[in-house]
This record gives sequence, C-alpha cells and structure tokens, in this order.
Amino acid sequence: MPAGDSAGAEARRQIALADAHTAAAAEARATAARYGIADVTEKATARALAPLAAVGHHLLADRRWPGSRRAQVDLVVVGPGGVFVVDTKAWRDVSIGDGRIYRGQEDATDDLMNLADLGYTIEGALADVGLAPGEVHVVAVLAGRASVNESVGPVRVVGEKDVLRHIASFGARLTPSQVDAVLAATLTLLPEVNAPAPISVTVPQPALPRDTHPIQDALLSDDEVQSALLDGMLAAPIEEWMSFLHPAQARLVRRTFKGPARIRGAAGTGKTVVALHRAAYLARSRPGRILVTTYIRTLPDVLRSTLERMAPDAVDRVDFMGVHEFASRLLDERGVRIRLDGTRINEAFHSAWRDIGAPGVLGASSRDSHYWKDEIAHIIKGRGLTTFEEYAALTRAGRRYPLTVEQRRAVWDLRVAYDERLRTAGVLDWADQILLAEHELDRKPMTDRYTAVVVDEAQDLSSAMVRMLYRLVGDRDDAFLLVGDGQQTIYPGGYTLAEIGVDIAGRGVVLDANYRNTQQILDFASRLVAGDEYAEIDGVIGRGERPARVEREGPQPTLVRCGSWAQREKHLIAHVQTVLRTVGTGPGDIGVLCLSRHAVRASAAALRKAGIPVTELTAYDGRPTDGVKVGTIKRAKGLEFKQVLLPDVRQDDVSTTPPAGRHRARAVDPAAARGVRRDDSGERRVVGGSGLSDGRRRFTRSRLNAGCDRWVIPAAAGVPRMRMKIAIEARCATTGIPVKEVLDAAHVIPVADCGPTMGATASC
Ligand SMILES: Nc1ncnc2c1ncn2[C@@H]1O[C@H](COP(=O)(O)OP(=O)(O)OP(=O)(O)O)[C@@H](O)[C@H]1O
Repeated sequence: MPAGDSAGAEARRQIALADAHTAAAAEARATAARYGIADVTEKATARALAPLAAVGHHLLADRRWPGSRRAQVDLVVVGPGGVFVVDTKAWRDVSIGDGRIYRGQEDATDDLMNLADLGYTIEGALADVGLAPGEVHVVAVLAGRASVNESVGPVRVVGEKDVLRHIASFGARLTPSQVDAVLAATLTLLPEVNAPAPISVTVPQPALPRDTHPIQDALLSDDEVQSALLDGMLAAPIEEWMSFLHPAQARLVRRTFKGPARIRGAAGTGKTVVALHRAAYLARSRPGRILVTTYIRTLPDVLRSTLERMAPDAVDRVDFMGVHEFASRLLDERGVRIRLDGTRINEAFHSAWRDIGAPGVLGASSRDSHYWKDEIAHIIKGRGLTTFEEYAALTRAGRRYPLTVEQRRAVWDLRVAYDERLRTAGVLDWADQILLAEHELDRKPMTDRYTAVVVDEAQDLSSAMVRMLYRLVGDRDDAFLLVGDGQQTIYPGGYTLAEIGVDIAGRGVVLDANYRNTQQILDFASRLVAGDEYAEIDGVIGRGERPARVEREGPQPTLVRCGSWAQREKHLIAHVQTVLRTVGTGPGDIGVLCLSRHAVRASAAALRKAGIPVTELTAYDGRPTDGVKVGTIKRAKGLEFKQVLLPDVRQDDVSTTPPAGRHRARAVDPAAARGVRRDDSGERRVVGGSGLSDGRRRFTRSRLNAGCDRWVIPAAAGVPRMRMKIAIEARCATTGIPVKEVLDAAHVIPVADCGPTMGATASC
C-alpha cells in the first residue's frame, strides 16, 4: 500500500474516532444534564418535605427499587401519616383528565403505573408487619408546580408546593412504635443506594433544560409550613385498627381468592375490621364499585361512617346498603312496583294465623305464632320454596324444633292462607321482595354493576338473599366475600352454602383472636351462651366456639340484683352517671342494650327523666352522638361501646351453671359481649338487670309458647309455693292451657327459687 494511502486511511480513522467521541460526549452531557435536573428537582421536593421531620416523619432518599438492580426510588417518607413513596417529575405541559396524565400530547400514565406497582409491592411487604394496605401512598410531585392535587389511578399527583400539606394532612394514623416497626421493615425492603447512581439510572424524561424552566420560589413560607403541619395535627383521630392490623389480618385483606370466599370467627375477632379493609383495598386496586351489605338496615350507615374515617380516598367507590334496600332499588330501576306495608303484612299474617294456624296443630304446639311466621319468612320464602313437596323433604338445620309431616302440612297451609291475604291486601312481604329481585337478576343479569360484594353478618341472610347477591358477581376472583359468625345467628335460615351452589371450598378462613373483649368479659358472656348449638352457613353445627387468643385482661364483671323496675332504673341511672364522670367516656360511648322493646322504652324514659341524653339505636346512623345509646341487643349488632349495661337479663342467664337438663334459651345474644370494646383505661363494663319483667308478663298461651324455656309466674317475691300453684291452676283454667303442660315443660320457675330478689348488674 502506498504511504499516501496509508496516511489517508489513518486520518479517516482518526476523524471517525473523533466523531464517535464527540457523539459519546454529547450523549453523556445530555444524560448528565437530565440527571442534574432530576437531582435538583428531587432535592427541592426533599427540602419541601423536610419540616415533616419535626412531626415524627423519616425521609429516606435514594432507595433501591425492590427487585431492580438499577432503578431507584427518589424518596420514601415513613411517619405517623403512613408510608409515602414520592417521585418527582420535572415534566412540562402536564394535563390530567379521565384518570390519565399527559405531557403535551403524550400519554404518560404508564410511567405513573410503574410507580403504583412499586407502591403495591411495598404494601404487600409491609403487611407482614401489620401495616394496613391503605397506609402506603404513592405520590408524584410535579416540580415547580403549585395547586395541583389530582388522582391518576392509585397515584396522587401534587405540585411541589402542595406535597407537604398533602402528606401532613394524613395526621397521626400510626403510633410511634408502629412507625418504628414500619421504618425498620422499609429500611430492609428498600436499601440505600450507597454509590451515586450510575449515569444510566432511570431518570425522568425528558428533562426540563435548567435554563428554560427555572424552579423559582418552590419552597413554602414559614406560615405555610406551620399551617400545613397544624392541619395534620388537628386531623380527626382514628382507631388503631384502621391503620395497623395483626399481620394475619393485613395479609388476609390482600389475599387473592379464586372464587367466593368466607371469613368466619367468634364475636370480636375482627371480621368486620377485615371486611372494611377488604372493601377499601378492592376499591383502590380494582376498577368499578364495591357493594358492602348486611341484613340490619341501620348497620350500612355505621359502616359507611367508619370507612369515611378509615379510608376517605376509597369510600366514594363503595356502596353501603342493606339487602332489602338493594332489592328495592333494583326493582325500582327495573320498573317493578311493589307495595310493602308493615301494618298490612302483620294483619295478613295474624288473620291467617287466627283462621288457619291457631285452631290446628300449630296452635297446639309449644311454639308461638312468631316461630311459624319466621318459619315461613326464613325457611319457606327465604329459600324460595314453591311446592309442599320441597318443604316436606327439607332439612331444617338450626331450627331447633323438629316438625312432623302433619305440622309441615299445617305450616304450608298457613303460608298459602297468608299469601292469599297479602294478595287481597295488595301487598307483598319482605321475603317476596327478595325473591322478586332475585328473579329480576335471573331475567336480566347485572354482572357489571359491582366488582365485588362483601356481606357482613352473613349468618343473618336468608338463602334467597345470598343467592341474589351472588348473582351480582358469581365466581369471579375476589368478587364474593361472606363474613359472619354462625354463633350469632339470630335469623336462622337453616340452609347451607353448598345447597345454593356457592362453593367456598379451600377459601374459608377462620379468625380466632379476640381483639375486643377482656378475658373476663368473654368468660362472662360465654356463660350466657353455654350449651348453645348453632348452624354454620357452611353446614357445620357449631357449639360455643371460643377464640384461641384473647388479647386483654380486665376487672371481673359485677352483678347487681334488683327487686323491681324502680330499683333497676335507680341502678341504671346511678351507673351511667358514674361512668360519665370517668375521663374519656361520653354518653355516646355507653350502650344500654335490652332483650325486649319494652325494656328499651323504659330504660330510655328513665334516663331522659334523669336528664341524661339518649340516642335510640333505631335512629343511630354511625355518626358521633351525644346520647347514651339505648336499643335492643339485636339492633346493637356491629356496634361497639366502652360501657355496656344490660338491664333486663335474667337470673339464670348470669348464673355460673346453666340449669340442668335444659338448653339455655338464647335470651342473651353473644352480641352482648360483642358490644364492649376497650376504653382508654382498658376497662370494660357490662351491666345486667332484673328478670322481674318476666314475672309481669301476662300468663297467656302466646307467652307460654314464646320459645322461652323458663317461665316466671306473675307472683311477687317470697310468695309461698302453694299460693303460686293455685295461681297457675287458676290461670290455666281461664286460658285453657293444661296445668301439666306448663309444669312439665319446665316453663315455670317459681320466683322463690330464684332468691328473694332477682336480676343483676355486672361490670367487667
Ligand atoms: N388488629 C387489631 N388491633 C386492635 N384492635 C382490633 C384489631 N382488630 C380488631 N380490633 C378491635 O376489635 C373490635 C372487634 O372487631 P370486629 O367488629 O371486626 O369484630 P367482629 O369479628 O366483626 O365482631 P362481631 O362478630 O361481633 O361483629 C374492633 O372494633 C377493634 O376495636
């Protein structure tokens, strides 16, 4: 090769090399410039958030993105407000609409969704220490911007000037020790990036050139900082369980169920807590709406108020309504007009009972008309039975009173007569309403309305109700969750899930730690339900399940015996007044829970007369109230109190040993224990009252048949047995009830046997 050729080739090679170096240098400069900008904007965000350190937050900068060797997280804030994954975006021309974010014409939503995935991963890992899923927040900060506060899916997008107020506004949701636990777990999960990040690290793109978009006046004034922190400090306090759970609960909230699922457990084991967290979790992590429903009409309002405080970001995507309200709305939407009129429904039943039921075998049985009304509502219509043959062949699990074929025939005749009378009156009853709604869903499915249905207190629902709700979502993943406790069944339906085609095999979870009660309260409450059998919705017959773990100890319940209503009222008022003098207990923290409506009226009147404000549970919607809450035990389902007074329990219900040879009546529901939650001093209180009200009941067959296995005759304390026997005989003569039936059926407990005075006050 000639020398000239060789020199020319070398020159071209050198030029090419120089070009390559120039290009590489330009690229490196551009990258460095972008990184430099990111550094500046991230530092500005960190500076904006620095004041949070004064209120117990920890700022963790430059952490490694879990599962990635190169990517890093700008900033993680861990503090009383929860965990915040903060990423700063130096983006221009940002617009947000319809849940998407744009930079100019470009849709940048996916970029934020990567961040959301990171939040989801962190949420899962921190559930292992008990952090509730809703306490991990993903925040994208727009550098140099103010007055931005929008949602893009699960990511909150705020301006640099807004981020401090946003994070501070969460207030104190975690205690200092919970913050420590979460901080330790976060430090392990997201290790520090020691070396300066390599130049090729993921950076916000495209970066704003430093000179074209200077960040000016990004920091807040002292007043603005103080006001943001103060707002946070004034944020309404929340219950501990709203943000921090037992790790098993937190994991359960996030668990994936490949079909319908069931959570069960005794009272106070946190079922409703898990159900609410689950509803919030599903609302945050899935598109569409969530339905939370239950049988008790007033409970959904209470649950909604609770979720408003617990998860204000998610509550708008959750519908709370009772099953009947759901059915009613559905029928309205479909143009199906029905008339439900409580008075006419009752009249129709009583007329049918008078003409068909009472004169026959049902009237002669030891069950009263209420039992047969329930039989029709829960067993026959509750299951949607349309022929006598179906009813004749039915297993009536949980109904306690076996029926002969003759009695079943009589029940069926009663049902037919009742339906005829309903038709004549132009009304339907509540069970018909559910059957109609179910029929509507069969005719025209509504599977896109709800992403998931969560049923609390599921044991109260009839099989038609469960079927109706199940039709809304079917077997989709995470879509149908029944939460309940067979032991608390108060509206027995006598059916199993298997029967109605809801398969929860492998997806049943049992909660067995009681968080609500002290050991002493639980022991006391267990005496009330000892020996009770109850039918589980999944077909198991249960008996007095005790939680495996009870978290707290407290004082023993005390019982006060009262010889009369007047005495009972005196104790009731004195006790409420004493409790109200306790620091931290207001009237709304006290529940006076009764077996009978009569006792509700009497207790409320007595309290009002003593100048104590009262809120009747029938009018309570879950919002804080200044009145002592008074209502039936049934109505107290799902509610909690610092102090519970039970003014009309009977002597037998609180004796240490159940009466031999008899099943204890379900006079007092385990709900009595459910209602009592810890107060600040750790004290819990249950107050019981006299059984004398029973002694004042009129001695009629309907009373006798009321399903009680005890009967207290209307005799004063200390009346000689012979006098009582004469009284019984005389009464039997006028009512036509055989004396033997009364005595043999163990319906009579002479007052004298119960001691000269009866009744109780207990404080736990
Ligand atoms: N992880 C927890 N930490 C602290 N307290 C808790 C926790 N979980 C539940 N609790 C407390 O226990 C109470 C009872 O919880 P919850 O109402 O969910 O129980 P439940 O099983 O639904 O009871 P019930 O069957 O009576 O309705 C809660 O109100 C709360 O005070």
